[in-house]
Order: sequence, then structure tokens, then C-alpha cells
Amino acid sequence: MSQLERKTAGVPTLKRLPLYLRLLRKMKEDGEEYASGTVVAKELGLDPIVVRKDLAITGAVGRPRLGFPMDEIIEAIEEFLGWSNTTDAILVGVGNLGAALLGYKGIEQHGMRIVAAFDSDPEIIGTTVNGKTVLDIAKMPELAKRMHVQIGVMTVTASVAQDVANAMIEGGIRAIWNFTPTNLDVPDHVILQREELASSLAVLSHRLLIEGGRTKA
Ligand SMILES: NC(=O)c1ccc[n+]([C@@H]2O[C@H](COP(=O)([O-])OP(=O)(O)OC[C@H]3O[C@@H](n4cnc5c(N)ncnc54)[C@H](O)[C@@H]3O)[C@@H](O)[C@H]2O)c1
Repeated sequence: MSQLERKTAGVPTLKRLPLYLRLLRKMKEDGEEYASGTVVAKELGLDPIVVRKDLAITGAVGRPRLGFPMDEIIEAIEEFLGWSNTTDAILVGVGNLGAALLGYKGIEQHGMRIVAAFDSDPEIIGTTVNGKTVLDIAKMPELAKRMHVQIGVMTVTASVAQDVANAMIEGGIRAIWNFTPTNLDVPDHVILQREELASSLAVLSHRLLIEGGRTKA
């Protein structure tokens, strides 16, 4: 699918698509050949109309009474999310969170491969963390440029995040997955995605307060 033909979707849809993908891959493993929006909706406790709209945006075409052929719908979602080819990423800041992300095997399944990890701490540089040798941050811009890496995962101490972002951009990084609480200032061509556990926790705590934890999402 070319960039021109590719449809875009709202953030709530984009966030639901990986949930569908996980379920559909599991159904395929269990030997299912077709998946219907109704079944997906029921399994995930979602509104069938929402699921049908989400799946339609991927361009997959369902068969009357059968639903979507499993391989076609899985491929359509992967293609839509840009997960059909893995994109190389670097990770900067191999502390608690960085090390955990390096050890998370699911990342590759979600279209991203961490090809190198960097830190500034001499005690960490040169060590192997979850199978990756940690490199000196000073080498990052040049290495990122040489390897044509597009994504930078930012798990450094908050106070250095802007400096590290500048170095990533110098290295040609076009998208930063920012786990730090720092508001980064980047040029327009750089895509920023902030990850914040506190935001999800806020939703959880507030719902618990209002709903008493009795109702389901
Ligand atoms: N998004 C979330 O929900 C979430 C959750 C936990 C932590 N965090 C944030 O993630 C970041 C990392 O947290 P942590 O608990 O892993 O901290 P940590 O102190 O264990 O790790 C930070 C790492 O960054 C390295 N570092 C510092 N300056 C650097 C530089 N200039 N270049 C390269 N590496 C450098 C440090 O040596 C250290 O290894 C923090 O900013 C924290 O606030 C976010």
C-alpha cells in the first residue's frame, strides 16, 4: 500500500488494533481459519460496531457469514500499523526501565528491533544487559546515522532527556519514544510519543473511585 493510499486512524483505534492482533494470532494458533468482528468484540468486551469500524479501516474484506480469513486480517492489521517489517531502534539509558525494555521479547513482535543500547555510566558501558552490549553514549549519533536507525527509545534520567534528544536528532532519528517525564522540544519532522504509566494509573484510580471497581471496561 502506498503512502497516498494509506488511510489514517484516530488514536483510540490505533491503540485497539494491537489488542485485536494479539487475540487473532492466538485464535490462529488455536486453528481458527476465520475471525468475525462479533467474536473479536465479545472476546475483548468491546462494542461490535466499534470493532467492525476499526477492522474496516485496515482495508481487510470479510466474507459473508464467515468473517475475515485469519491470515488476511492479521496481515492487514500488521500492514496498517507498519509492523509487517521491523523498524530498527536504539535505546538510550540502560537503567531499571531501559534494561527491562531490552529484555522484553514482545517488542520485536510489535515491529521494532532494538539494535543498540547506550549509556553514559562507565560502570554500565561495556556490560551486557539482556543480551545487548551497552555502548558509550558519545558514539550514539554517528552509529545511529551509519545504521540508518529511525526510532530512539529514551529511558534516561529526566534531567538529561533534552540533551539526549538533541543527540538522537543529530544521529538522524525521526521518532522518539519518550519514557521520561521531560517535555521535549524537537523540530517538526520528529515524531514524539510519550509513555506515561502515571496516566494509565490515573484512569484506573479514578474509575475505582467512581465505579467502586464493580464494572468492566
Ligand atoms: N514512562 C513511565 O511510566 C516511567 C516509568 C518509570 C520510569 N520512568 C522514567 O524513565 C527514566 C528511567 O528510569 P529508571 O528507573 O530506569 O532510571 P535509572 O536511573 O535506573 O536509569 C537511567 C539511566 O540513564 C543513564 N543516563 C544518565 N544520563 C545519561 C546520558 N546523558 N546519556 C546516556 N545515558 C544516561 C544512567 O546512567 C542510567 O543508567 C526516568 O526518566 C524515569 O523518570 C518512566
